Amino acid sequence: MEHRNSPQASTSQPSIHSASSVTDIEETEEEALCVQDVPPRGKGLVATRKIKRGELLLADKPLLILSPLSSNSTLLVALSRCSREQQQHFFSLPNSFKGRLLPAQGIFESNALLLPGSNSQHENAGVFLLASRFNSSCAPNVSKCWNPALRIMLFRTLRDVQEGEELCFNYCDVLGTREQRREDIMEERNFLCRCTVCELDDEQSKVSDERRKTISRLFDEVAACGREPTLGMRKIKKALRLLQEEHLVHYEASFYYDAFQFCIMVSDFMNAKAWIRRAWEVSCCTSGPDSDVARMFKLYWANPRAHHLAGTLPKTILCGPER
Ligand SMILES: C[S@@+](CC[C@H](N)C(=O)[O-])C[C@H]1O[C@@H](n2cnc3c(N)ncnc32)[C@H](O)[C@@H]1O
Repeated sequence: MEHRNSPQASTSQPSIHSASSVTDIEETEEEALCVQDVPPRGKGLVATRKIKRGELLLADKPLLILSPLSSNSTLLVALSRCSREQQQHFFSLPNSFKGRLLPAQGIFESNALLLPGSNSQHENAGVFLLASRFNSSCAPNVSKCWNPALRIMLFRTLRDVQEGEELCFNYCDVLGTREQRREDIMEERNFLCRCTVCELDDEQSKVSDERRKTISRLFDEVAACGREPTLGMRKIKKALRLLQEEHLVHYEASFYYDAFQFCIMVSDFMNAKAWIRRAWEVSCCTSGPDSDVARMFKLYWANPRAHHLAGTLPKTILCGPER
């Protein structure tokens, strides 16, 4: 099975909401979010209205783009090229490395986001002024995607969001247990994660940890079901149910794509189309409608027979997605 880890039985028009131009982005940004106090996480970004799944919330340009390993003096040189207002803004950002690193470097380490794909040999990191207010959540409702051509980071909602809800993406991998996730964030960012999932009481946290462990296991088990599509589909349905219970939308596309592959292997093209449509919808939220992965899913939605696994197993009918 080919996995797509990056990142809705009808074939009618999709229900993805996205801004289509820079003007749309600016209008959306103005009205969709604002900075507020969100104790115990300091300041954070909060929805000022209902936001539909897949909406482009923010397109933010980095103030600085540097190597993630930049020294304090490199940072000071880069900051000397910024306006006084930008420098003040930079130094007002939180620093979770106080006493461990010099101030500019501590702020950089606390706020910089990796910019994948901007340079394959030397990875870069960017500091964003508004986007630096996004806190981390282990059940994120926002995805981020760096556009190297436009040099902007695009932030989209992964699910419908209510007015007043905090908007968060995940700083670390979220499939580990609470203990593992907290260790990862402590090691990388030097703070204790106090997102809503990590703040569950011990009993609820145990249930959540078990679900996440099972989802991780199911990724491997589904991949090993190459010649057993019926068993594979059962495991996919279980994984999708657990992902919904944990509000982990961005892993859904991988399982939808696996379900699509099982269906096309047995020439069940109707269900295959329904699954790949779901994969496409999720990829529009996680990576954007113009991303390579979303384009590939859309092509298979239009022509599932184009996939190299089509018809490689005896014909049968499997099942389509729920909802
Ligand atoms: C990029 S900033 C996010 C905005 C920040 N809360 C502020 O007040 O501007 C990262 C810092 O926010 C805090 N933070 C982010 N996510 C958190 C979480 N899940 N739990 C606790 N603190 C968090 C930590 O202090 C971290 O160093």
